[in-house]
Parts: sequence; C-alpha cells; structure tokens
Amino acid sequence: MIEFRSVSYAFEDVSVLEDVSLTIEDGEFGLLAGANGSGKTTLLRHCNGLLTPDDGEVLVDGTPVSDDLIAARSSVGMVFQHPRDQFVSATVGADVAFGPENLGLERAEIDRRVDAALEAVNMAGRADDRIDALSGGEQSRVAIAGALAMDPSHLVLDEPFTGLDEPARRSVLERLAALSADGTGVLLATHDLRDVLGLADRVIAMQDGRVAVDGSPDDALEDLAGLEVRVPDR
Ligand SMILES: Nc1ncnc2c1ncn2[C@@H]1O[C@H](COP(=O)(O)OP(=O)(O)OP(=O)(O)O)[C@@H](O)[C@H]1O
Repeated sequence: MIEFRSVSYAFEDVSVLEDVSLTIEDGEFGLLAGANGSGKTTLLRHCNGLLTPDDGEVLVDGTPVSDDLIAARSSVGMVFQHPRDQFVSATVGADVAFGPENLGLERAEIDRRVDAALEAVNMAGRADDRIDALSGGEQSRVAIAGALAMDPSHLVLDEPFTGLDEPARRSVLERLAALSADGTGVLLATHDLRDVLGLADRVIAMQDGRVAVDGSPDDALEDLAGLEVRVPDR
C-alpha cells in the first residue's frame, strides 16, 4: 500500500502539492490524470523518496519512505517519463538484468525475469540490441521491462507511453492490469484515458496540486470535464 497523508510540497516558494491524501491499495490499478503542471510527476516522485514532503508524509507498506529509503525503493518500481534517464547499460538485456542482479538473484532467475519482462513489452528476442540504436518507443518499453523485472510490490509509471504504437501500448496496459490483478498496486500517470479506463479500478485527477477527482472510472468521467484529460467518446 502506498499512502499519502496530507502531503504538501513546494519548489522554492511555489506550491505544487497541497494537502494531498491518497492511498493506493495492493492490487489496485489507479490512473493519475490532470493537466500539464498539475503536479502528477511531483506526486509520483514522492513514492520512493526522490522528493520529500515539506508537510505530511508518504508511507509504503506502513513505513514512512523517509525512514527506510532502501525498502521503499526496492518495493516501488518507478518508470519515468524520459526513459533515457533510466538506462545504466549499453544493451537491452543487460539493462533489464541490472536491477535483478543487484538483488543478488541466481543467474537462472535473472534470465527468467529478463525474458518475461521483455516478452511483456513485445521486445522478446531483442536482448542484444544496443539501447542507443532503439526508437523512443522501444526505449520506453525497455524502461518498463526494467521495472517489471524487479518484481516490485508497487509500480508507479509517469506517462510511459510516449512514442509507443497502439499494439505496444495495449500490450503494456494489459500487462499492468494483469499485474494489479495479481496483487501489485499500480499508479499510472497519463493524460490519455481513452483506452485505459476499462482496465483501471480508479481515477485520481489532479488540479493545481490538489486531488480534484477520485473515484471509479464510471463515476469520475463526468467530473473530468474541464481538466484537460482525454476521455473516451461516449
Ligand atoms: N524542478 C523543478 N523546479 C521548479 N519547479 C518545478 C520543478 N519541477 C516541476 N516544477 C513545477 O511544478 C509544477 C508541477 O509540475 P509536475 O511536473 O509535477 O506536473 P505534471 O502534472 O506532471 O505535468 P506534465 O503533465 O506536464 O508532466 C509545474 O508548475 C512545474 O513547472
């Protein structure tokens, strides 16, 4: 469970999050929507201690992130908006293997996880490809595979679909839904709710640093009007 308790945060003196309280339960698939600049990335970066609240606290599985950064970082998988920032190796397979290797897993288990993660993002058989020769969409898929290979209890993704074509986007979404059905808490920031709503349990929409909407996809749809979020045609 990831829990925000009355979290406020400002860059310099500009307030970006204001009194945000939110809980993502294990097994819940939550969408985080909202206009550019509404605070989504800032919120997500609190989940593993990349940012620390000015007020309030963030807890992962009941422990404040600031008390045990290592625990938070091993149980919360993060996929950032700009995958290039996340790579540590030259080739696809080596990069996806990096996290599991650091967990000290056996080689066979590492190989199993790398294969499963690449398969999930439609990159099976591409382990030897150089990352710098991949398209932006392929790089996004590798970044997502890297997070999946860690087998995290919670997965937090910030607009991970940039550059992905429709089949790849669909495949990753279905994989996320399957993971949440198996007990992983998933929080996905996206502007585009068109084909995700049916897969998610909940929609949280930010406006000016506050949670403006929080409800089931059906209930939330009406309230999203005016929040600059792409919603399905009805
Ligand atoms: N490092 C920073 N220093 C100062 N201000 C920042 C910094 N990062 C973000 N901000 C500001 O905080 C506000 C919220 O930004 P944030 O990136 O969290 O929004 P967002 O909802 O993720 O936007 P987008 O959809 O465009 O990614 C914006 O006004 C932004 O300019």
